[in-house]
Amino acid sequence: MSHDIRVKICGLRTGADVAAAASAGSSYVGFVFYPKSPRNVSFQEAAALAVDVPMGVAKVALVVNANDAFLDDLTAAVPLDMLQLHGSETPTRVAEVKARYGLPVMKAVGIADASDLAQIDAYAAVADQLLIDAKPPKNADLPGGNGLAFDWTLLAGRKYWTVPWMLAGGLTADNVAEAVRLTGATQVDVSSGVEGSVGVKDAGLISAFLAAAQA
Ligand SMILES: O=C(O)c1ccccc1NCC(=O)[C@H](O)[C@H](O)COP(=O)(O)O
Repeated sequence: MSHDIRVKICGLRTGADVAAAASAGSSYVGFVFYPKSPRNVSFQEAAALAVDVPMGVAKVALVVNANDAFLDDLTAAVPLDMLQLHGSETPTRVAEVKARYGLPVMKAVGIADASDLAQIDAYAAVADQLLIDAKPPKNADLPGGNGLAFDWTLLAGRKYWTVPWMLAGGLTADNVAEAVRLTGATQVDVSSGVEGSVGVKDAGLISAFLAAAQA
């Protein structure tokens, strides 16, 4: 039986990445605007990539603690369908960004243990979507995209928030079906798990991930 799981492939950097994600059936493609990331793209690169994203596939810009000047330039340069806030933005900042840019906002929330779940309701009150991701280790260079999973059973019985949400963190073609089964997620996000080497997407892995997520 096939399930209607919506998939976001994050950290695309080339036209081939966009084509692979779109042809495999992704619902969202993510572009990372964070210079320290191996997946970082410039505004110009993202604008060129956006041209080839088919209608119906949402273009998501991932930013980390971005200020208004950065977001002003980003939203002027790149046609976007959603902003993903992946830093330590407060609920107040999420609401400000949503009001200023008129784009749907997805807030990433990092989970390591049960105590991290408490913050989710405050973000659900202001964001359009939530990305429930693994909390990065303290010494991590990146606030996301680390290929780490969290204990999915923490979400069992807690799957209904007031806004749509995506599961992320260490997902691969081998584990995504189990992650969906345990959490009840209807949307999933992946970056490292569809890469052949760090920052380099693999079309075969993207296709396998979509097939496994929707199987
Ligand atoms: O992917 C990055 O390089 C990145 C950099 C800075 C902040 C967030 C980043 N990625 C976040 C994502 O949306 C990832 O898809 C999500 O954390 C899951 O990543 P992975 O565990 O590698 O699948």
